[in-house]
Amino acid sequence: MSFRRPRIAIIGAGHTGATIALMVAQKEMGDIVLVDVPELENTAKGKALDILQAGPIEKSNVQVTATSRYEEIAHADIVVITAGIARKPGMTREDLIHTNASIIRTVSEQIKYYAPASYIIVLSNPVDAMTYVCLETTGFPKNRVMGQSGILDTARFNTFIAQALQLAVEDISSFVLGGHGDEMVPLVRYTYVGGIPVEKLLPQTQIEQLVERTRKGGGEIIELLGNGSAYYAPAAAIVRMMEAIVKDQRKVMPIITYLQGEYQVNNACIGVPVVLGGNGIESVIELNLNEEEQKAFNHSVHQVYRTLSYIK
Ligand SMILES: NC(=O)C1=CN([C@@H]2O[C@H](COP(=O)(O)OP(=O)(O)OC[C@H]3O[C@@H](n4cnc5c(N)ncnc54)[C@H](O)[C@@H]3O)[C@@H](O)[C@H]2O)C=CC1
Ligand SMILES: O=C([O-])CC(=O)C(=O)O
Repeated sequence: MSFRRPRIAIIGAGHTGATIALMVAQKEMGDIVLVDVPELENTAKGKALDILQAGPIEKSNVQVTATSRYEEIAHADIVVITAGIARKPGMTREDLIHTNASIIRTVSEQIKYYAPASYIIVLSNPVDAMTYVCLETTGFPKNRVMGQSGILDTARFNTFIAQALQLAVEDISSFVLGGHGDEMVPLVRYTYVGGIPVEKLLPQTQIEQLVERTRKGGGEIIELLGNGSAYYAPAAAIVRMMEAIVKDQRKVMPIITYLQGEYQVNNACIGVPVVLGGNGIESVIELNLNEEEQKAFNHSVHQVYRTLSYIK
């Protein structure tokens, strides 16, 4: 028997892709190959070499390479898709759909051919629809194709609550359900601070403001950056998902997954709590929603269906 490091391919070596690569290298989670378009191959190679040269300082022994040739993702265990365009101030995630759907189809064909046994994590926006496109194009089983939204959205909500209460962020536990859009559903009823319901610690109006800020969290950062979208926290969220898979952690996390009747959603990918482990999405956890939560969730699902309808 021989052991080897996990192989991680990251498609798209832009802001999120390169940041994910750096975090994976720092955690020594696996060997990394960054893939970008031929015109940006040298830029990607420069980033890979730079990350590699942080290894001796970080005491991290992993390989970091870059390419524009998909042959080099052969035998990847995990493939992360960050390829595509990001929104700029004034744009919605839906505005990206036609450009990114075409890119995700192309990329997914290559993954299907060169890394047929891989687990795929989609980040590109609009991410619920892009996860669906990837699942459809690869034909991989649904446990092996997933999208990132809920870990980031939950982290934003937790950050705002911790700021409001001036308490340790790791004491906040919450849950954001639904599509990765302004209609996402932060579940206040499932939000606790050191085991205490948040509703006991903050007034309702303030909680509502934090919910609203969370929903628009991506847009807030875009306005501040001026030319591109968030990448540090999104990268951290992706790395958390990878870790759950490569370490078979069986963690309960909000992840975009393909639903076939769960939460009364059929034939769409949307964020719900799942168990994430060595087999990818191991199961979906169905929560009982109250009337108000169900209404908000249905509204979010409706937006995801609408986005999907543009490319179906
Ligand atoms: N789901 C989420 O929570 C989040 C999603 N995003 C999304 O992730 C995507 C990437 O964002 P950034 O990294 O900031 O964008 P970026 O523009 O910095 O990087 C994207 C990279 O993809 C590359 N690319 C384009 N077509 C390609 C192809 N066919 N093959 C390989 N590479 C290709 C580009 O050359 C570029 O280097 C965007 O769609 C953005 O909206 C970003 C943050 C959070
Ligand atoms: O807002 C965007 O377009 C990027 C993203 O999904 C996020 O940061 O939540």
